[in-house]
Amino acid sequence: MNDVLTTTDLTVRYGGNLALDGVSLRIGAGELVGLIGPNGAGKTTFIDALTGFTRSTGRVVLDGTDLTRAKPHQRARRGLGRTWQGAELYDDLTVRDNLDVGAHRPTWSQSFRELLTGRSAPSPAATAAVTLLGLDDVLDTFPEDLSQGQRKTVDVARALAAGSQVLCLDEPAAGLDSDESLELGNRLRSLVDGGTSLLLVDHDMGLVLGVCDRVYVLDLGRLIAEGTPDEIRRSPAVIEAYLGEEVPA
Ligand SMILES: Nc1ncnc2c1ncn2[C@@H]1O[C@H](COP(=O)(O)OP(=O)(O)OP(=O)(O)O)[C@@H](O)[C@H]1O
Repeated sequence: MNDVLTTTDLTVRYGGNLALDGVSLRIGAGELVGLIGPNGAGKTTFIDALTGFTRSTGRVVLDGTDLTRAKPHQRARRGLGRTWQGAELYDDLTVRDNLDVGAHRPTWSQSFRELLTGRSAPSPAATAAVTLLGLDDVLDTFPEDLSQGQRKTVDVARALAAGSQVLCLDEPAAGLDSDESLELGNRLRSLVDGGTSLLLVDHDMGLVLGVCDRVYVLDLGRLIAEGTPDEIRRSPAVIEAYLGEEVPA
């Protein structure tokens, strides 16, 4: 499988705290990769460094382009997207308008047409995200009328609508019950089957070990393991640092 994203020795220091210590990771095209670890292990810091929201050393390459020095908006435009822990939707906007906010970079001619008609055409990426994530029926619904699982799915779609090739998801299953989490996992699988590459950070081990192709494990800023979900379930280092006991398949 071709790598679409690689990091080499990604390192972040917050004062004297080495929050991320030389993390080298790769994501293949159309691959769902998990990143897990105890609280404070550096998972969000890794996403922040990867997407340019915190200062780091090391190297980030997306689809052959070195983004190490790129600003966050430049990385996003190149196709490196993210969601935020605990992000909220815009409550006064329909799902369609929430997606538009994430997506919209119209051309001049589109802008002119929108001014005349008062309507915006959805981007191809937004249309694809809606279909793959099964949101067609709720496009005109307001967030308060959605289930918690649907709201999380819209948040993922909003990030995808910007045209992400690789999307980093920071705890998308937080606050979901096990059925909703399972449903979200199925949606994420549809996305990768459609060609998007995903990095999934979550504490829901059932979700991460159930849907990911490969999983990396962070502890105290360092990678301590990488492997298939089965290998991670059985890894003594991971059991000691994080899982406590083997997670049943
Ligand atoms: N903006 C910041 N300034 C200073 N220290 C920070 C900052 N953000 C994170 N840290 C520290 O960096 C380390 C890694 O934190 P991070 O939030 O990345 O961990 P995490 O694995 O995402 O944790 P959690 O599972 O609780 O979300 C922690 O020691 C944390 O206190």
